[in-house]
Amino acid sequence: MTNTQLSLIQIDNYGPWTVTPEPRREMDLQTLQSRLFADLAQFVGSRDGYVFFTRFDNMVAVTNGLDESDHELMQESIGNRYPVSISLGIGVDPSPVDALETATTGLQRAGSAQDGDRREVLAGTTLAERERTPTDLQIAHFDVNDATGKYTDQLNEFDSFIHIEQGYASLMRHLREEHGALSFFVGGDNIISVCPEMREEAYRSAIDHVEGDVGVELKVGVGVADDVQEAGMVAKHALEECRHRGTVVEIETPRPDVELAED
Ligand SMILES: Nc1nc2c(ncn2[C@@H]2O[C@H](COP(=O)(O)OP(=O)(O)OP(=O)(O)O)[C@@H](O)[C@H]2O)c(=O)[nH]1
Repeated sequence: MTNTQLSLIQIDNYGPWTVTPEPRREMDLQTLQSRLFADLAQFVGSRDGYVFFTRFDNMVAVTNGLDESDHELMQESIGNRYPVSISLGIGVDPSPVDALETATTGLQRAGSAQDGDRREVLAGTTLAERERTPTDLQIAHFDVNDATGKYTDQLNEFDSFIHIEQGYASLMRHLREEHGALSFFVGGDNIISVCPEMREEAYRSAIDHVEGDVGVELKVGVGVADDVQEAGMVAKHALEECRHRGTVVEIETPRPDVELAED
């Protein structure tokens, strides 16, 4: 069974800051947001986690393997180097969306995102080391079939982007509603989904749904492991296996003795 630890990263009081004492230059805000994301990706990535930029003022991190002191250090390091601070909510659950709900509730209880007094909150508890198992994370790496031939080499960048974004919107909604999985666009034609335990049939039907809905053809490699970095890497290898075999779904576990539970 999966057990996903998610951390919601929220910039404290960011809305008011962006317009105080008057609206700040947009490219300065974009620079701050992308540098903050890069720093968080480096910090969390070096501890075998993943961060997704989502809306930039709020980001979602998969943090299995990071404990409370790692989260405190993240807050301290950002607070020391940026004009803004971050609050963190942590949730652990077999269902990714339920883990995010727990993480979110912890922050919302502490106050509003635009509350000047709510700063550097750390809410929630992490998964204890002894509770970790080799199937805690199921990560799906989706990729559009021949995006280069169909879009990049044929259409202007904006029209290519519309196709890719429509595929993403259709997939993220389907996986969220049917399975409580969380999907994140990571650039190019790639989407990474943090999934509960799902079988091949569920991935196949998600791919069919997106093709029927918006005409975008996907394939997916799925990896299972005890941290997101390993599960994500296994998923990338599984995706290469799809390319090699001409299949649309490949699921790989890191060790032959690790099997997924039967439905
Ligand atoms: N974030 C991320 N982006 C990738 C990765 N691999 C490829 N990309 C991006 O995806 C774009 C398209 O590359 P591919 O998916 O390999 O090319 P394709 O034309 O769709 O070909 P097939 O996937 O083989 O059907 C590249 O230009 C990159 O921007 C990856 O592992 N992670």
